Amino acid sequence: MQEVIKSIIDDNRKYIENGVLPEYIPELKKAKKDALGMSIVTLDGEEYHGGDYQYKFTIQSISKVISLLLALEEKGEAYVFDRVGMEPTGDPFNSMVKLETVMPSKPFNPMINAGAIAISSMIEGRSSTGKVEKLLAFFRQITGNPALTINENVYLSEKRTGDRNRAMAYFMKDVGVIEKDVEGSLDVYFKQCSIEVTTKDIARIGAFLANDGIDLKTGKVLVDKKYIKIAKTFMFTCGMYNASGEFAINVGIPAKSGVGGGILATVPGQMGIGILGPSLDQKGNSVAGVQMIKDLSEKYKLSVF
Ligand SMILES: NC(=O)CC[C@H](N)C(=O)O
Repeated sequence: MQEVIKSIIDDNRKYIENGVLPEYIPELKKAKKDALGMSIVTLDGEEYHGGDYQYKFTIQSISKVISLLLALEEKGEAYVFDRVGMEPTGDPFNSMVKLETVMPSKPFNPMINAGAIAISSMIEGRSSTGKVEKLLAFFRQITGNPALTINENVYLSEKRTGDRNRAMAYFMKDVGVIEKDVEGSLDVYFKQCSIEVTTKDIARIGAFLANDGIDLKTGKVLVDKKYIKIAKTFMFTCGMYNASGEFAINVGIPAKSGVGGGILATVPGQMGIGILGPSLDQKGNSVAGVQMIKDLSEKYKLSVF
């Protein structure tokens, strides 16, 4: 497996030049554009790593999967899906157009920015700091990594430049999707996106999802299986933004990407996969990362179809 990871990384390095680092969050432009890493964690606890698997990057949109699980645990399905839909948009992840033009006025799904901000507003707690602490503790539990922290510079950079997210959040307050404290909800969202991880942490999240919410090490149920099923389905239908359909055909497993260059993927009952490649395609997915996971899926016949 180690050898396979190494050759997949080498074979796909050429794609890096087809992409760019994201411009709209200035701090992300400091990433190492040619970093490439991959980790695999199998359900029998084996871990395999290659390339820049120790390189730290911010989790970004991949965090939306975890915040959704926490909101579902705390509020239940009825509350959550009263306010956020279940359908892919076919639009870019930061698009706001359907928020107003399609009735009822609610974000289409929890994997686009609007939906994820609404989900972050549902996390229970007296202050946004308390909510972030709880989310971070949840991330640490799922990854088994107590050292996970927030990259303050990325957080501040997002907060400073996140006017589109801010606009959507205020709109959602107006239509009742967000009930209170817009700025606090945005802060939770910006901070969860700024959690720093490695491909190893991401692969562990993938393994946890593949294992239906049961902690690999302790055997403890951390999240109800029915919520894991919902999260994996959203990853499948909406996780790769407006490239989710193409990804489903070419790769065929639930995945979620982030503009930090990460991709989380999960092979139900088998393994979790974490990928890093900060150079992004036009839709915001890791340009080499998508090819790497395609190769892995073809080699081991991972597609669920
Ligand atoms: N696609 C992403 O990873 C987007 C997350 C980023 N924090 C944003 O709000 O735009």
